[in-house]
Amino acid sequence: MFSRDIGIDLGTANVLIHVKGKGIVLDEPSVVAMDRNTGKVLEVGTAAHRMVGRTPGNIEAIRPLKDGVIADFDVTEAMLKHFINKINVRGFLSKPKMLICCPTNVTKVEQKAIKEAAEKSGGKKIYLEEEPKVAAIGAGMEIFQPSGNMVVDIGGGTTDVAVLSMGNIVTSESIKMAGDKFDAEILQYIKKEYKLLIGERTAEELKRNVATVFKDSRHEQMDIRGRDMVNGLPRTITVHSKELQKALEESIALIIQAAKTVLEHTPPELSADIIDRGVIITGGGALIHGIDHLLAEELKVPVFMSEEPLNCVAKGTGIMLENIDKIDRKMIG
Ligand SMILES: Nc1ncnc2c1ncn2[C@@H]1O[C@H](COP(=O)(O)OP(=O)(O)OP(=O)(O)O)[C@@H](O)[C@H]1O
Repeated sequence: MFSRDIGIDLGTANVLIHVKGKGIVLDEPSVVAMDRNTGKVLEVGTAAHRMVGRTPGNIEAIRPLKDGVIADFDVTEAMLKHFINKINVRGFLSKPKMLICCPTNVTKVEQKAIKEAAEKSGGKKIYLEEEPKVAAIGAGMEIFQPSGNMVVDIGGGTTDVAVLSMGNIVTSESIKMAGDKFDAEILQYIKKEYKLLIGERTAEELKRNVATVFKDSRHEQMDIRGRDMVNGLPRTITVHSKELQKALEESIALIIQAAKTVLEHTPPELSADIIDRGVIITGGGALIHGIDHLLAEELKVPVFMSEEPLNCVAKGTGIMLENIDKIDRKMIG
C-alpha cells in the first residue's frame, strides 16, 4: 500500500518534517512553553517561541535540546509527539517509515527513547541517522561514490565537520559552537561594551542583519534597545558590523580549527578529492555573513554554500528514505 515516509530533523534550534511526495510540511522552532507549577505543556513550536523572554513568572519557554544534546528528555519527547501528531500520521493510509536525525551526541538510552516515542506516534520502522551525513546528501553531494566529500554543518547547537566517502563518515569532529553561541557572544559583547542588557531575540537579529565574520566585508548598522545596567532604564544604541566581527572572532576560530583538524586526519587521496570538489557548508548557522569566504581563505580549498542551508537535513532525509532499501547503511537504528 502507498505510504508517505517521514523524515525528521530534530534540531537544537528547529524541527523540520519532510513527507515523501509532499516535501517539507513542518518547520518550527524547538521550543516548548510550560507551566512551572503544574509541569503542563502549554504551547509548542512557533507559538512557544513567541513567548521566549516575555513570559510571566509561572510560565517557562524552554529549549529541550541545548548545545547539541538533549537537555530535557521528557519535554523533547512531548515536543516530538506533538509535531508528529500535527501532521496527522494516523490519517495516513499505512504506517510510515520514519528517519530521524538527532544531535550527534545523544546517548544510546536517548536514542532508544526517541525511537519509542516515534513508534508510539504512529511510525512503523524508525531509523536514526547521523546529521552531517544526511546534511551532505541534502546538499546534493554524491557521498556514496568512492571519493572524498567534506561538509561543514553549522546548526544552532553544534557544528559537525565530516569527510565522507562510499556512504560513510571517514573523519569527523563535532563541537558545541554554532549559531546559538554566536547570539550569546553578541549578547555578552553588548553587555560588556555598552553596559546594556539585551534579549536573545535582539542578539539574533543583530547576528542576521549586521554581523559578519569576514573582515571589512559588511557595513551595516542597527539601532537596538535594551536595559541600562547602571540606571535600569531603557536605552537605545547603534551597533555596527565591524564591532560584531571582532566579537565573533574567537568563536569562529573554533569552527575553523575543527575543520582544519578534520582535514589533517583525512587520507591523502580523499584530501585530493576535496581540493577538486570543495567543501559544502550547510545548517542555519552557516547563514552568518562571510563564513564561506573566511573558510575558503583559511582552508585553502573552494567552499560552497548549499542552496537552502536550513533545509539540507530535512531534504536529505527524504532522499535517504527513497533509497532506504538500496542503501547499504550502518544506521544507528
Ligand atoms: N540569516 C541568518 N543569519 C545567521 N544565522 C541564521 C540565519 N538564519 C538562521 N540562523 C541561525 O541558524 C541556527 C539554526 O540552524 P539550524 O536550524 O540548522 O539548527 P538545528 O539543526 O536546529 O541545530 P543542530 O544542528 O545544532 O541540532 C540558529 O542559531 C539561527 O539563529
